Amino acid sequence: MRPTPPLPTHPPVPFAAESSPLLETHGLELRPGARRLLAGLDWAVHRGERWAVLGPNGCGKSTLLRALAGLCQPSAGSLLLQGRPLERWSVHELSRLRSYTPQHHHDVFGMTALDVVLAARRPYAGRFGWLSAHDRERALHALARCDAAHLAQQDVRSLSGGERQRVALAAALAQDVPLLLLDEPTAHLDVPHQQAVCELLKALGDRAVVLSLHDVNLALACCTHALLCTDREAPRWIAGPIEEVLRPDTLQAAYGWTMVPVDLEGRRHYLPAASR
Ligand SMILES: Nc1ncnc2c1ncn2[C@@H]1O[C@H](COP(=O)(O)OP(=O)(O)OP(=O)(O)O)[C@@H](O)[C@H]1O
Repeated sequence: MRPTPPLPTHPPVPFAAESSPLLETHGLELRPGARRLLAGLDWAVHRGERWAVLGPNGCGKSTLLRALAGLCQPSAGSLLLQGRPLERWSVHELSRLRSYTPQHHHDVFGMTALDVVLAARRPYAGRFGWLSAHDRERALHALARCDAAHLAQQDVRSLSGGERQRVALAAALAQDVPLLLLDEPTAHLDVPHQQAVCELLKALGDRAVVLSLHDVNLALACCTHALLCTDREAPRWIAGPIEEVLRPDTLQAAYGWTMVPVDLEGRRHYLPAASR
């Protein structure tokens, strides 16, 4: 990806005090089906923090992201965005506070990549629902930041998995919100694009990001904090600064596999051992 500098951000509605959490959970419980995925989670996300959500398949990472986006009802506890319960924000207000990028994209209509990113500018549309030249400029800029400017006029249904993922990330950037929720944003990306996304997220300044990942090393490279599921059945989650949460013992507990720490170029990495 080209290092395209960010544009100044649009003021979200309304501003919270800088020190108060952007997002809070109190005693959060998620039980979308028969199994309880999460229980009693007290957690806070502040501006400028990048949280990696990690854990084994089926532990509830995507369900948690959907709940944080207001798209899945908790079975107990509360979720606050800028100090107000999530359910008390209108859909329109929420669209100026948080973006949500799902893991899979099901494109039904023949839209260009630019149309998809422009749709993320809808929350800022004028009186008659019209988007302005400024919105178009922001959308094109976001596509450029995600190395997708050359895809602007292409039908999204014809994009490769990695290209579609970069267009989705561009839409999240164009939405210009203080909180980005990204479900496995690097799953389809090659190594250079994974690294570029990592740098892009680190350049988001005082916005907060919550992203689910499977790659522990990518999480260590781009996140400040981690929320790790260490027991899928109990269920148990631990949260905190990333180097404190991602340790050989917690990774072993989470994945049931030995992860060997390796220090390289001044940074901690983990390699899976040959056997459990
Ligand atoms: N609406 C639902 N009804 C029943 N079960 C559900 C529902 N939504 C999620 N689940 C179950 O909850 C569990 C967690 O699913 P989720 O997609 O959140 O996991 P994940 O941690 O993101 O997994 P992966 O790493 O495989 O992407 C799974 O066992 C899933 O089958």
